[in-house]
Amino acid sequence: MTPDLALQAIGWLLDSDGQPAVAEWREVMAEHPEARPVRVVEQHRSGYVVADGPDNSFPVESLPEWQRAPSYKKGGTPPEQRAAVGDWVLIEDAIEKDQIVALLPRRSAIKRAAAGEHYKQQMIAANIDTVFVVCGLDADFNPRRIERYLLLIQGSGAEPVVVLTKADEATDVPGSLAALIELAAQDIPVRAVNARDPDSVAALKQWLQPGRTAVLVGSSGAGKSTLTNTLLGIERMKTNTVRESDARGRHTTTHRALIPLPTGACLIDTPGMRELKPTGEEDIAENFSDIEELADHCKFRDCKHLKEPGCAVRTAIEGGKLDPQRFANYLKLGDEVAGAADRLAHRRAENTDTKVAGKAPGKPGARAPGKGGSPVPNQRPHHGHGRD
Ligand SMILES: Nc1nc2c(ncn2[C@@H]2O[C@H](COP(=O)(O)OP(=O)(O)OP(=O)(O)O)[C@@H](O)[C@H]2O)c(=O)[nH]1
Ligand SMILES: [Zn+2]
Repeated sequence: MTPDLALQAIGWLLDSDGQPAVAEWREVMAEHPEARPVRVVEQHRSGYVVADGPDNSFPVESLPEWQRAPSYKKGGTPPEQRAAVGDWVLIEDAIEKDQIVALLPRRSAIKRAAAGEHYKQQMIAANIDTVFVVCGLDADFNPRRIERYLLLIQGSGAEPVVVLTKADEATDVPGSLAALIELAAQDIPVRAVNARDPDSVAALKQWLQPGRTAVLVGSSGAGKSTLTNTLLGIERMKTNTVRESDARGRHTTTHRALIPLPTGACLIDTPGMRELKPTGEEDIAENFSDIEELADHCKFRDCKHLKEPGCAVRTAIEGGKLDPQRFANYLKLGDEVAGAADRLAHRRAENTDTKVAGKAPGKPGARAPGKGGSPVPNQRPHHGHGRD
């Protein structure tokens, strides 16, 4: 395999002239003529493991500024500006370990808020084309969890695709699809599959073209490993088996972060998407445009949709046109986004030079549904929510 082909097998994009397909990549590469691109497959406290092909990964030295503790203070590098799994970095040969010299601009970035006292963002994966949100059509089936995943993917630059597994054992596939009708209305693809059956899983192949990178997210038991195995065509990831130990008593890695597929696409497997906290940058209106449109017709502009007269949202719920659980999730996720947005604004205010005190920090792209003071008559013709 030539070096170029090896890189392409893990998602590197070349144009028809054999040049890096992303203009911003070419610019950064021109600044480092001695360096070569590699993809981050593991991120550790001490450094990174990168790959230059499907079968070759090795540790490298971080950029010096990434070796200091992540910081939002002036001059510091916040965690989301350091390389994460899926990132492309440039490395230069060094005597011991190769050294990262630059991070190539991201085509997409999936982030979440980190748990903990202080507001912090965490990069989950970079340069992802497709996020498969995997959910079983069994007791695991949960439209609310799917909505939560979709909220975090929104704005990342990656395309979400909802994959409902265990269609072969489900009793009411049409009923489950109907519960996700609002997603279809938002042009989010939804596919029901038997994850064990290659013919069924072929329904996903349009998102697995050569050069594409996909990630599977979903709760434990949803079928992510099963899907991966079927896409690979071999029993690769050991489902529900205990890890063996190697001669030195350490766990052998049966797990690989970057998995090239026979289709020419690659999968990134990251545990990072298990717990999903909004960053505060999400726009709840985008994922719940159906509810936002209804709210435009409420009598009061700041209608909380509880007991106010002339509430279009409650009318829709009572008329069976809006799922009350979807509405409850809208409120819950909206509160979470608003809370995170407050903490984000606070952090930004802290970092803003005190000389410009008095200037409010930039308003994050989040808004709490139904929050606000006394009811104000609804005069807006439209919300006009679009991507920033
Ligand atoms: N019949 C059927 N069984 C499935 C399907 N998808 C997954 N399963 C089964 O469901 C169980 C859990 O699937 P896994 O692939 O291990 O789930 P996972 O998402 O990888 O789970 P974690 O590794 O814990 O995150 C396994 O016994 C699979 O064989 C499907 O489409 N049909
Ligand atoms: Zn209302």
